[in-house]
Amino acid sequence: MIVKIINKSDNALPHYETEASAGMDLRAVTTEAITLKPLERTIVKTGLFIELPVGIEAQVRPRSGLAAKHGITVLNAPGTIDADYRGEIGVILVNISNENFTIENGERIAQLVFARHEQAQFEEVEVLSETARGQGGFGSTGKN
Ligand SMILES: O=c1ccn([C@H]2C[C@H](O)[C@@H](COP(=O)(O)OP(=O)(O)OP(=O)(O)O)O2)c(=O)[nH]1
Repeated sequence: MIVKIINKSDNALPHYETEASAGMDLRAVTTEAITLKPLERTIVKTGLFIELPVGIEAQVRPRSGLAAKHGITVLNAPGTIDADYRGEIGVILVNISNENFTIENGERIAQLVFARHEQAQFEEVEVLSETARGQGGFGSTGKN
């Protein structure tokens, strides 16, 4: 799949680190280091602008290392990049640790995963089909 991209950052284009990686790392673009206090959030720029084929979305997902080691995650994970979006990709990072965390320019902050999606048309009805689950949800099948 070809995705058009404008790269206004000083970083190389995002790329897959290994042969079968699902995600490409996104790097922060910032003139000065950003320090996130506990529970603080910010939108980090990437300098990247993409044009996705219709029917493809890009998901902005956390990096597990940042989450596990520092409590840094993508607040709206997975962030959705729509195929008709032409703005800069931003990453909403939040610090859910008890310590400050500093993001340097060029640091890998999140990853981008491309996915196919459907658009649905609603068919409004009065009754839905019966199933074994019925209206059970939110833990209705037990704890374990
Ligand atoms: O993590 C994200 C999420 C979204 N976007 C951009 C691309 C996306 O196509 C657009 C709108 O995102 P979304 O639909 O999630 O935002 P909204 O809050 O519903 O805003 P809008 O009213 O602009 O749709 O913002 C990002 O750059 N990063």
